[in-house]
Amino acid sequence: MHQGPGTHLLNPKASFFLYGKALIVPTCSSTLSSLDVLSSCRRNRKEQKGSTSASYVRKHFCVPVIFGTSRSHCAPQLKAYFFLQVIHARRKFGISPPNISGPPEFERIFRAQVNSSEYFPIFVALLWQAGLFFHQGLAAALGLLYLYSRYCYFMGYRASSSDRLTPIYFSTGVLWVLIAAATLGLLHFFLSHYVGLNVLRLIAA
Ligand SMILES: CC/C=C\C/C=C\C[C@@H]1O[C@H]1/C=C/C=C/C=C\C/C=C\CCC(=O)O
Ligand SMILES: N[C@@H](CCC(=O)N[C@@H](CS)C(=O)NCC(=O)O)C(=O)O
Repeated sequence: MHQGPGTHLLNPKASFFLYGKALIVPTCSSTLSSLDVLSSCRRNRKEQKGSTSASYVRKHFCVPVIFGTSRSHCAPQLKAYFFLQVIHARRKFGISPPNISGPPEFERIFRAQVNSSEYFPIFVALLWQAGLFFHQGLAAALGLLYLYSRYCYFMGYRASSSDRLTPIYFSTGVLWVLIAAATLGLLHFFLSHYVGLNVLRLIAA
């Protein structure tokens, strides 16, 4: 059995069930999904052979429960906050759809929300890939950093066009790290599975 990042993927079906939950449940409440993850923990623990319950829980569930629920729940809440801000700005400046132009104060808020939405699917897909194929703790930490920088981007852009630049540079950096982690994880998974080549060990050597 391979050790290191991606080890948990040796049973892809099980790992999708385990980690996929952290992304599939974002619309449910935090409490419900945490309970859900914990109860599936109990169910799956019984099905696992050859691992003690304590090490199994530590390995497979602590990080998803602590980081996974927070990372998947912050994202839709942040998106909801952004579009509520646009609704508020439309009312404030009297700009009804389908109009999208108006005073710069309105246009900046509108663009901050649209720009964030453009990147959101890329971000979620990369977060999922990096968490599943590379390292879930690292992916969760990067996910939280990304959400924080997107919040700073929105607030900066709302204030002035130039105030968006530092956070967009930062969030772009985080996205590139996620891209690298996802690509490495995918390479490692497929090459070790089908060719028997351990890319991560090769890089580390
Ligand atoms: C799958 C690939 C997806 C994403 C790749 C990652 C990032 C792509 C970059 O996010 C884009 C970031 C662009 C950042 C631009 C920052 C500043 C532009 C410079 C000056 C603008 C001057 C001005 O506003 O007047
Ligand atoms: N849709 C974006 C794609 C590129 C991008 O994300 N640009 C960053 C840095 S210039 C941005 O803040 N764009 C402002 C915006 O989308 O309103 C654009 O039109 O600019």
